[in-house]
Amino acid sequence: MNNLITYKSAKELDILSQEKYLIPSLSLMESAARCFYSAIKDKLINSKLTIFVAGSGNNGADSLAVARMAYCDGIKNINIYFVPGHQSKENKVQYDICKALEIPFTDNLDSELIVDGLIGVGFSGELSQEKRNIVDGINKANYIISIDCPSGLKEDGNSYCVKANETITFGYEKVAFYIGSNINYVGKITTLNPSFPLTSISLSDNYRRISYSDINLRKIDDREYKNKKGHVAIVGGSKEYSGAVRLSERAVFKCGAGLVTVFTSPEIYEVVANENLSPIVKKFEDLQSSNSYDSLLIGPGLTDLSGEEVIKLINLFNSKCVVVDAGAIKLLGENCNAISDNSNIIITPHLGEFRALLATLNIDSSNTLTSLIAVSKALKGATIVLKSSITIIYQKGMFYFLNEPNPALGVAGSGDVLAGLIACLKDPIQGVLLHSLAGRSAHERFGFFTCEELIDEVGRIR
Ligand SMILES: NC(=O)C1=CN([C@@H]2O[C@H](COP(=O)(O)OP(=O)(O)OC[C@H]3O[C@@H](n4cnc5c(N)ncnc54)[C@H](O)[C@@H]3O)[C@@H](O)[C@H]2O)[C@@H](O)CC1
Ligand SMILES: Nc1ncnc2c1ncn2[C@@H]1O[C@H](COP(=O)(O)OP(=O)(O)O)[C@@H](O)[C@H]1O
Repeated sequence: MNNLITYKSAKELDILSQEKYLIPSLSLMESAARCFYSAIKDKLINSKLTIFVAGSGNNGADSLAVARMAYCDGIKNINIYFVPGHQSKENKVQYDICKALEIPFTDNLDSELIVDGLIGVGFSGELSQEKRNIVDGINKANYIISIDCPSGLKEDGNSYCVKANETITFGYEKVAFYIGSNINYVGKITTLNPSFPLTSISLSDNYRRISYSDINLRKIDDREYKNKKGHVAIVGGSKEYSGAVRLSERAVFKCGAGLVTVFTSPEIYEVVANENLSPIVKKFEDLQSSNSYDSLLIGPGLTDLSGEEVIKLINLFNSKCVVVDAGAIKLLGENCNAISDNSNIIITPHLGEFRALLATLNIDSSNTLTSLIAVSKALKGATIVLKSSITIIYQKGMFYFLNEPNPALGVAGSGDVLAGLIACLKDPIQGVLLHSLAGRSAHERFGFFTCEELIDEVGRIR
């Protein structure tokens, strides 16, 4: 897992480095610029003309410092595009050095390569029209390398910003990279540490980027019998969506459970019971107690139960793991007050389901992270798995981000598989990672795949 930080924490890290660890600001900046310069030197050498865009804050100061290093290193085909404003102390120092060295300044942004130091983590509010025009000018370049973050990248995701090919960021990756569609503006990410005392801080406790190296599945013992490998109850299915519960059920088995009982609509009972040989199949009304089960998955293909009936079943499992997916998610909003306090719900909405839930709960949707916190609170502390090409898991005050784009996973039933994996593992992070890894592996094996093939891949990996 890698820490991610907010802009506020990035600034606190800067202050902490200076005030607690006595590293002078200009020394941090020199070190940041040196690392940055080494990382881009080859591109500067090979570019006919590079323009360093510099705003008036410390992000601009970094850009000026890198330009100066390049210039002093003999790279003369560079220009500085300076955007005046309220100048930081460090910016004035770097600006004066560049002027003294007679590095050429320009008011023209035409260039194949641009180093973007207009605004970094000091950005707040909205960009002025003047800065939007500069952003538009920067975005015409063939290749853009942003310092710390693309200028104008907002933490709530609705950004008017530089579209970088690369972002070289200091200390930690920024949470903003993974919000909304921001990732499309960040390009390739490199993290450099200019000499921040990273291990001694606890600023970034709430945000993590997870990756396949975090997979840590419970080992199934050679002598485990079926009743020890877990028994998952699945509630779902309707005449319209008869496949969803079956996909979830197969995913649960392939994930290592020993027993699955499917509770489904009387309308499709025969189909589910006759076509699936492994699970026990019953009707909705037969689920009266949670005693025999380790976890509940409710919602795949579900259309025939009322909100009250869904909450009643969720509360029946109140001390156990409950995964609420698809058809059951939309029923939660209107009935959230009836969810018992000691419930242990994991909800798995895609973006559309999440937006609908926000509307029902009357929660402001403008900031993804704060809306996740508000939904969790409204649903008695529920864990939320917000699915998209970047999946965000909000659990007990922590945010986990998985950025493994794979268009092959966007296929009918993929969410039913994921919900099954989470219910079987009783762990949203491990479920999301296993689903994604199986998706990657299935993509390599089959190209675009069906969910049956995805499920087989789960079994191979598990
Ligand atoms: N904290 C750190 O991690 C370190 C920071 N450094 C650099 O310093 C940057 C942070 O510097 P600052 O705190 O001076 O901030 P920035 O330089 O990122 O931003 C401040 C500037 O942006 C302008 N600005 C902010 N919001 C705006 C808006 N809505 N519309 C138009 N203009 C706006 C301000 O007027 C000001 O000129 C980092 O991104 C990084 O590049 C490095 O020098 C190394 C250490
Ligand atoms: N481009 C993509 N990159 C990575 N993961 C994706 C992509 N598209 C979809 N997914 C994943 O596939 C799953 C789709 O779930 P969902 O929308 O509920 O599908 P369904 O309703 O068909 O079961 C989610 O886990 C989502 O994160």
